[in-house]
Amino acid sequence: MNGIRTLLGLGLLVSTRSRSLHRAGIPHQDRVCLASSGWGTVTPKRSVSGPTTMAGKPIKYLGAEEAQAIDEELFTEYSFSVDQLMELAGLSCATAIARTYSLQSFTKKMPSLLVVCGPGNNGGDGLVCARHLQLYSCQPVHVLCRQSAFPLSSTHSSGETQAVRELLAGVFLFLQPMVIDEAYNLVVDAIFGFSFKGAVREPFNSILKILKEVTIPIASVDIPSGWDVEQGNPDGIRPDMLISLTAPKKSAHFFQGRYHFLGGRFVPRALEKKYGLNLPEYPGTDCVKQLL
Ligand SMILES: NC(=O)C1=CN([C@@H]2O[C@H](COP(=O)(O)OP(=O)(O)OC[C@H]3O[C@@H](n4cnc5c(N)ncnc54)[C@H](O)[C@@H]3O)[C@@H](O)[C@H]2O)[C@@H](O)CC1
Ligand SMILES: [K+]
Repeated sequence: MNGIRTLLGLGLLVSTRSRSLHRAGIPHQDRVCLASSGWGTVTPKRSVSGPTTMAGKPIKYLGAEEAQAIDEELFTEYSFSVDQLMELAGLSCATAIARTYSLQSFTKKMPSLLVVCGPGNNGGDGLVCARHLQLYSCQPVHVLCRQSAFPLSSTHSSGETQAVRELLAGVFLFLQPMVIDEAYNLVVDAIFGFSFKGAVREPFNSILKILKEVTIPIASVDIPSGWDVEQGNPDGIRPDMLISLTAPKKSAHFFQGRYHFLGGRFVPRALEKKYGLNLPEYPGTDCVKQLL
């Protein structure tokens, strides 16, 4: 009962933002139609040896420094803009999620998905992902990000996007795990990616504690937030899905969820060769490749 009351509270908060949603061009009335869920308990399984390419070579799992070096090179040597890469990364995440969790089978009609975005580019990927999920008819998508600390948010969630942007600390901390379980079908974790370091600072520490307790599936963008990029985090969140971007990071060896995808099909062949990435072939024109 308390959960429902709190949810109604959230609904109120959301509706107070309807003007900004209108400005973003998103119809307020859209809702998701649902049937059955099909999500069960996550079966723990550790990938002992990583996936291989068609030629049998192991796909390279990147350390933090190497991930950052590739990132840098994409911008400098290959002149990508952050927007370009983010758009492709976010599209990959939305595609993997929509393919895996048949959106029309969601059992909770409203709200539908919760996308939690952090202060860096991982959060930007989350915003783009939210926009594409909406274009895939998954509505409403609630996006929680710290608006003031995230200048990219207006760019990546504007236009045809509806992003219910609330102050992360203010709203999320008010949500209890049970309320999230009751209200949403899936959480997209886009809080931290490969630049995360050290002990988690507030408000993110409290947010991750809440996410650790939710029982609905979590889909993590690039790296499960709060995990060390290389060592993982045995006490951290346990996502059901991981969408590695560009190439998996070393922490993906500790992923025990059901679905592992590779996305971000933008790595030039020469760069792939230089870093010995051994990326798998993407099927046809797909922007994602399922690894697990
Ligand atoms: N190939 C690439 O390089 C691409 C990277 N992209 C995304 O960019 C991400 C990396 O983005 P960024 O470098 O902006 O970094 P992140 O998004 O990983 O996070 C950096 C932010 O987290 C904060 N932070 C770090 N450690 C913290 C801690 N312990 N407690 C609290 N806050 C902490 C930092 O102050 C900074 O604001 C990737 O994981 C991926 O999602 C994609 O957008 C596209 C392609
Ligand atoms: K993440």
